[in-house]
Amino acid sequence: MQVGKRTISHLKRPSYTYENYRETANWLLAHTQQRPKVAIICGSGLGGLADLLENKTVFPYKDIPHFPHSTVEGHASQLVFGDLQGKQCVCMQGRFHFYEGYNLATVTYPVRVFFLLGVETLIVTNAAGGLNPSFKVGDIMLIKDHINMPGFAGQNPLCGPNDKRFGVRFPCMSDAYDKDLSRLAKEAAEELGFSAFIQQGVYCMLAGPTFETIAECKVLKTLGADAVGMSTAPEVVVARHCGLRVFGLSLITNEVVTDYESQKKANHEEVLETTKMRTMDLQGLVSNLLAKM
Ligand SMILES: O=P(O)(O)O[C@@H]1C[C@H](O)[C@@H](CO)O1
Ligand code: HPA
Repeated sequence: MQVGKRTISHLKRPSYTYENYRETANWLLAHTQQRPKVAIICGSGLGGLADLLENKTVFPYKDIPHFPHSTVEGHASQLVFGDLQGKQCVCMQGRFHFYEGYNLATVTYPVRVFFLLGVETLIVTNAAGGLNPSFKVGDIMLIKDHINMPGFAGQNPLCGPNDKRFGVRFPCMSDAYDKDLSRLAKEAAEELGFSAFIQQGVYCMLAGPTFETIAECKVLKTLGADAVGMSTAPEVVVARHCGLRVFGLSLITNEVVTDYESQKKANHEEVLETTKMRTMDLQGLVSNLLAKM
């Protein structure tokens, strides 16, 4: 990872002002005619979703005022505007993770920019390890709910002064994932003949970058988590705070290890391999969902 001046300034950045978000949004509005209502955040290896867009305008993150940039393999660093199923969308090819050293204000910076652009719906995707024993590698899990584990440890992106222009001080999270969108996604998946590999479940975010120990996986299962990853929850919290509807899906890229005799070891290469295998199906599902929205 090259730590240039820009990276260091983002790592150290404590917070952002409303004007920062506004400046980024205004810059984007001045540089594209697109007025997206849907934003899509691409998980590890899932950037191909942006290839679905037509009439594209692409902005490398480094060119966008105040925007952070991604340091992880499998995450390009660009914002892609375009049309999908006749709907104007904006797609993040590359997200920001807490484990990269960014604080949660930086991790979630794009979500508030989307809100100021006029986005109403956020689609989040991620690569995740399967905890539920009935899940197989390559399954797509519609996220029903999440466990924001860093939040348990005081790392919630809404900690700090609340800016009412984004949302209320104490936002509700019991309705974080939109039931109607989930139902539509299920229908979309059935139409595509995907029922055999569609699951529904609870995503648990850990800070990463370490994959889990065996004992940690056992704990997460006991807590009711079906899949584990290193992203998504902060973005969803900030999106719900500012009133965006959220739909999320996890691609189960690997089975977590829960047996001390097992020789298997979680690794990022396997994660990216699985995303390659399922990328077309995932794109089909998101596209069919958008057609129904
Ligand atoms: O951005 P996501 O959550 O899809 O990325 C997952 C978590 C780590 O960044 C990486 C581990 O392989 O994939
Ligand atoms: N654990 C945490 N994050 C992940 C995993 C995993 O097994 N797979 C992909 N992202």
